[in-house]
Formats: sequence, structure tokens, C-alpha cells
Amino acid sequence: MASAAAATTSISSASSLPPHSHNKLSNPSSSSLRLSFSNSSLSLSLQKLFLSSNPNPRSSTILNVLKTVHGSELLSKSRDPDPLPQSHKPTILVSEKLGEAGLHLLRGFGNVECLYNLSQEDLCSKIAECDALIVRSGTKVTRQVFEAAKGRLKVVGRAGVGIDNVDLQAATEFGCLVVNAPTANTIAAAEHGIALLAAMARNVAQADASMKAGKWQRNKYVGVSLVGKTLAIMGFGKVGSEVARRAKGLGMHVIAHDPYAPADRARALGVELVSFDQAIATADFVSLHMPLTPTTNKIFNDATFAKMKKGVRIINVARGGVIDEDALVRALDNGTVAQAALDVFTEEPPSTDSKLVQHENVAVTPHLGASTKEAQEGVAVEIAEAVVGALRGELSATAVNAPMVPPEVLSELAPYVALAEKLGRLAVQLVAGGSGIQSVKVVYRSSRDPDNLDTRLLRAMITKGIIEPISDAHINLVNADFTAKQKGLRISEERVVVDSSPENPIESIQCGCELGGKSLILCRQVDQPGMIGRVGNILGESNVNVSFMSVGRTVRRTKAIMAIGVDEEPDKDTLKKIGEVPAVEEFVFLDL
Ligand SMILES: NC(=O)c1ccc[n+]([C@@H]2O[C@H](COP(=O)([O-])OP(=O)(O)OC[C@H]3O[C@@H](n4cnc5c(N)ncnc54)[C@H](O)[C@@H]3O)[C@@H](O)[C@H]2O)c1
Ligand SMILES: O=C(O)[C@H](O)COP(=O)(O)O
Repeated sequence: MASAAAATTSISSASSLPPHSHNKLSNPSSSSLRLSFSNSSLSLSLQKLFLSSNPNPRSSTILNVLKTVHGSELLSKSRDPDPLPQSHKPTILVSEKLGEAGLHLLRGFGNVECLYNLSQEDLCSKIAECDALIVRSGTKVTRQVFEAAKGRLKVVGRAGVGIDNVDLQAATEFGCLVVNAPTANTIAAAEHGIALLAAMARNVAQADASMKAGKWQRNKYVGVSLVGKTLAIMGFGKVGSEVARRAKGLGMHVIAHDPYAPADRARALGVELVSFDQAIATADFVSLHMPLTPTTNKIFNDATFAKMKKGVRIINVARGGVIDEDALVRALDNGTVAQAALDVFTEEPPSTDSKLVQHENVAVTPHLGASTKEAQEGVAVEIAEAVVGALRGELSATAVNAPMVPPEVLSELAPYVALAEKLGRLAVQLVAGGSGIQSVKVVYRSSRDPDNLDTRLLRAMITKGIIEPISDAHINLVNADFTAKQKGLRISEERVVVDSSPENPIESIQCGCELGGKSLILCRQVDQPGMIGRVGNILGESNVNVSFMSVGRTVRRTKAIMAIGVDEEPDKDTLKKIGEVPAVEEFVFLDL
């Protein structure tokens, strides 16, 4: 837990003091409810109340948060802040071969079970005993696996980049974090891409097989040169960029297509970013480096092969599924595609009689892109650190289904993170008594350019704080947004530029909750016994039904605030009687 820096939260309304308010203070317009945070504790000190009975059926109460310093268990199942029983170590199932350095790290933290080649059935029966699962590309982590985990599985670690073998939607719904190891095998994959490119151009695999079959076919295996040829990189991410850098070194002209890649990164490498059609129409070699997603599934098909330059050569170290493999066989047969070098396949392993694998113009490797000693050790450590961090409840920089925040942003936002959750929690409990919220508006005030303010983590924490008190499910950063959507809760954000110190990423955060169809009496009073009963009796005598009541105070026997939800509007006499209770200093009826 980080050391305390006092912070102040104030609650105030969006509009000025309304006609229905009843105030016993001399200066009503400056009233505000102040909440202060110290370390991880929250204390509430009422100074003055400043509330609105807006005739508009929607009224919003706003909590303003200034800075504080807090640590937080961001990903723990929140109803059980320490989800791992002290007496047990967590159980970590490793279902595919992982580098020793990573295993060593994992063993220092939990009980590690390495069980390779599990059937889906065996994985499903084992998973209910596991807190974490580590996979590579060979394990299908399906919805059934998450269902079978019965809520125990907290994190799935993908020891590599591609997460197309993990059902992310199901993971999110079950509140299970998915992390990957996105950087450690980049160079290995890029080197393998270059190896396939060069080997294909010079028929290395075919010539090797021919010689081993006792032949000496020098004329048959005349290759093509790389220098001066155009290489199209499809997917200019980590691997694609490294392939581009190496191909430039071989004297190739490199172009790239990537709808999301920044042009300046391409320019810096001397690579021109072009459209999809332009890339495939002009390239002599096409190298695939995009992820497999619903959009890229079979993106290379009969139609796209038909647009390619006759005699094009294709390299795939990304995912088999981005190619329609039957269409590729047709394109190879009719000469549109001269050669292909493939490391990845739609089904892995492909059937032994696969026409594609057996094609004489195709060279294949069994998904070896990441398989160097160096990459495997690196990936193992990268994923072990991410999984251990997640089990400790820390936020992961490589989270795939939770807000992924770069380390520099994380360290800058750390002071606000725990407070953001408390802000949401407080807003929902204090304002709505735990129910009735229709939408939430979060306003960030900062001197930063709004494009330079990454608020995904703060939004997620506020959402978690809001949803948890009004949901039966275990809520964490992973499923907070999903659960909010399921409940029909709209959460919007606004960034307001203010003139303040640029050193502070955020000057204040406001969380406004909009309610529908609620009536509320808010009361500020001296904290003393019998207040709930006295006000409750007054309402009862007038046949006003109380739907909820919540009380908070700062210092014992000093000041308190009471929120009373009512089903019907009390008449003037009833409100007058409440105002006449000596300990009541100020109150207001809100028809929200
Ligand atoms: N063969 C292997 O062993 C091996 C090893 C490492 C990575 N990979 C695979 O390579 C792929 C790329 O890995 P990476 O680390 O470079 O990932 P990355 O996320 O850094 O790069 C992927 C790039 O593809 C781009 N992209 C997304 N949709 C696209 C589209 N429709 N058209 C063009 N580009 C698109 C993205 O903007 C991104 O820049 C992944 O599928 C990964 O699984 C395979
Ligand atoms: O996406 C990846 O990281 C690669 O395809 C590597 O997969 P692997 O871990 O199964 O070798």
C-alpha cells in the first residue's frame, strides 16, 4: 500500500440550492459534503450540504475527487479481497511446454502442475482445481473450460502473442483475466519469416528433399532473387515491422498494409503504407503478420488471390485461418501463386494428406515461429510474471480482456486508481441507496490534451465500484463493464481541459449518477441516537413508505448525513415536522 497523501472528495449538486430545500445554516449556497481519504481508509466529514431537488425528473449528484495516493488489489474477486486462502498456494496448470525459467518463477509462488496434451474433457475436469492456466497455441480454452472452472480460475496466461485459441468473451463474462506475452517471441517470428522467404525463393526445402531422395536436380531448382523485389507486409505490428527491417537489409522494396499502423513508424523504417488492394496487386512477395480475428478470417481467398500479381509468393507466419486454404491450393494449381511458405495452418496439425501441405510448390514448418531457445525462455518468464502478478491482484500491462495500460501511464495514474473505485462505490450507495441508477457520467478535469489522457483504467475502476454494490456476481476489472452493460447502465465520459499544473495528469474526477423514478430525503444532522427512528416515525405516521435508508458520519456524536428513499412525496406538514427535529440542521426532498 502506498503511503497516504490526504485527498478530498466533495459531493455537490449540478444545480443551485432548490426551492424545496430546508436550511438551518446561515450560508446555504456554499454548503458541501466533504469526504476525505487517508491511506486506504475512507472517512466522511460533512461540512455543508448543497443539494438539488431539481424539478427535472433526472437529477445528478456529483462526487468530485482530488488526488490521493493508494495501492489497490485491482483484479481480486472483490467480495473476497484475498481470494487465495492463506494456508494454500494457488494451483497453476501449465498445459503446454514452457521454458524452465518461467516454471521456476511459477514454482516460487504456487503449486505448478504440468499436464501436456490434455483432452478437452480432461482439461474441463482438472480446471475446477486451478487458479491459473498457462497455455500456448495448442490448447483450446473454450467457454466450456470457463464454465467447468466454477469461478475458481482467475487468470489464463497465453505464453505467446496470438489469443485466438482463448474464448475471450467467455473469459470476460466469467471475470477471468487473460494475459499474454506479446514481446518475447517477436524477433524469433520475424527471423522465421525471413528464413521462409529466403528458403522459398531458393527452393531449399524441395531441393533438400530431392537430394535425400538420391537426385541431383540443378536445373529444376533455379530460384528467384530477392534484391529489388517488392515485399508487401500485411500487418505492420511488432513482427511485421521486424520483417520489414530485415527485408530492407536484403535490398527489397518494402510496402505495408495495416489499417491501424501509424504512418510515422512506417516512414522511419523506409516503408510505405498502402491500401490492401495496392499491396497485393504490386507485391512479388506477400508476408502475413496480422492477427486472426473475425475480420481477417480467410481474408486471403479466391477473390484476393485473383487480384495478386501472377507468380506472387506468399509467406505466412501469422495464423493459418487468415488464408482460405482450399483457395490457396487453387491459386497454386493455376499459377497465380507461384509458391507458398507456411508455418501455420487452419487446423494444427493439418491432416497428413492435406493438399496444401503436400503441394510441390509449398514449403511447410510445424508452427515453429516462436520456437527458439531464446524466445521460449523469454516468453516463459514474461507470462510467468504476468500470471503471478494477476494472482497477486495486480494490474497487468499485458491484459487482453481488461484495460491494458502502458507502464508509464499506470505509474502516473496509480494515485487515482483505488480512489476511482471508491468514488463509484460511494456514488451508488450514497446517492441511490444501491439501486435505481440509469446512467453515470464521469468528468475528468485535466490540463492535458484529452487525446493524451488515457482514462480506460479509471473508468473501469469507477464502473467496478458502481456495479459491485448492486450486483450479486463477483465483479472485477475484467467483467465490470460487461455486467454494467447487462444491467442497462450507460457510462459516459467527458474530458474537460482546465488550467492547472501539467505535472498532475488529473485535477479532479466527477462521477454523476442519474436516477430514474426515485424520491429521496437527504438530511444533515447531529450524530446522536434515535435519529433514524424519529424521522422514520414521522414518515410512518404520514403513511410514507421508506424504501431504503443509509447513514454516514465523520466523527462520532458530531455530524452525520442520512439518505432516505421514499415511495411517495411527503406532504408539507410532514416535511415541516422533519425540519423541527432539533438535531436536523438541513434537509431536502428530491424527486428524481
Ligand atoms: N508463427 C508463430 O509462431 C508466431 C509467432 C509470433 C506471432 N505470431 C502471430 O503473428 C501475428 C502478429 O504478431 P505481432 O506480435 O506482430 O502482433 P501485433 O499486434 O504487434 O501486430 C499485428 C498487426 O496487425 C494489424 N492488423 C490488424 N488487423 C489487420 C488487418 N485487417 N489488415 C492488416 N493489418 C491488420 C494490427 O494493426 C497490428 O499492427 C499474430 O497473429 C501472432 O499470433 C506467430
Ligand atoms: O502467437 C504466437 O505467439 C505464436 O504463434 C507462437 O505460438 P506457440 O506458443 O504455440 O509457439
